[in-house]
Amino acid sequence: MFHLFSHCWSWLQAIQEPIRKVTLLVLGLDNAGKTSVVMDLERALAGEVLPAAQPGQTCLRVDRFEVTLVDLPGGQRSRSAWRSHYSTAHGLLFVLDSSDLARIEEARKVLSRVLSHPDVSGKPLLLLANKQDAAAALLPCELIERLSLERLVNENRSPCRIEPCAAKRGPPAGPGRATLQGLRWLLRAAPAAPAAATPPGPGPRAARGRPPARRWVRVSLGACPRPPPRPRPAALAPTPRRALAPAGTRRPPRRMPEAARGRRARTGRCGPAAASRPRRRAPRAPAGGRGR
Ligand SMILES: Nc1nc2c(ncn2[C@@H]2O[C@H](COP(=O)(O)OP(=O)(O)OP(=O)(O)O)[C@@H](O)[C@H]2O)c(=O)[nH]1
Ligand SMILES: [Mg+2]
Repeated sequence: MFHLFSHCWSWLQAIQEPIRKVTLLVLGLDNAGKTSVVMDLERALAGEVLPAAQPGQTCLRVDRFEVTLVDLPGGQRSRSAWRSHYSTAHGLLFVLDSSDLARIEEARKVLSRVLSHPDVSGKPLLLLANKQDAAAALLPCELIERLSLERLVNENRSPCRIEPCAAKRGPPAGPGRATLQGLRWLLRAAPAAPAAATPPGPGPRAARGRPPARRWVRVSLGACPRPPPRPRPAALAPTPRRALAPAGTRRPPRRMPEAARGRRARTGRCGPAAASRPRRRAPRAPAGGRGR
């Protein structure tokens, strides 16, 4: 009864909450899959797509949020235009091509530059480790290492969560649960006003060049799937045992135990069937004969 009452109370509170407008920037290198991720989300929330104010923007209704996703081109020349959007953003959705190992370092530098901007520091970051369907894709836990993510977000005091996804090859129903869960986390973590994200204290500029005084945030890992089984190279494939024994080192044939040999001589039979044949018991003494 108490549970029912508390559920009703929280439901009433939820529907009374005003709808919040949140702007999220979708950033990442070119070819990372930003537009694919946005399209994937649009497919998943098909009934909740609202008319967008400008081209390149997507408006969605997620729970009690009215979300504007601003998909910015990731080419090197376009990145300088990102800055003009920082002040209006409540949070960031950074898409990473997890299979493009040659560009991980470039992605790290770009992410570091974005997070250290004074208009971004302190705002929440959802990192989508995209293209997990590719054989060479790094897992989120491997990406945390490669990007020095924990240090990066601690230095800039940005709450961060990382989720694996495959925007292009996801299930036909839409993005994996992880992408939507990540989006919901980002919305909850977003500050009420885009300008009020940076917490009080020395800013990232002042803190630059020395380690952070304490751990500000931890990277929260979504679902970290197990690495898919990689095909074994032929050199490591198990070799049949017989081929391992070089000529001349073969075991000598096992000698038949003395008892079995004697039995074969007596019965004319051999082999395991004969060896395991139960021995004929000695005839029992007639009942009542014992103790006499
Ligand atoms: N295998 C695979 N390919 C993907 C995935 N997501 C996107 N792609 C492919 O990656 C390429 C780039 O995708 P886009 O979504 O256009 O990338 P973008 O980040 O928007 O690129 P720019 O707009 O140029 O910055 C396309 O060929 C997509 O089909 C994925 O999850 N798996
Ligand atoms: Mg694009």
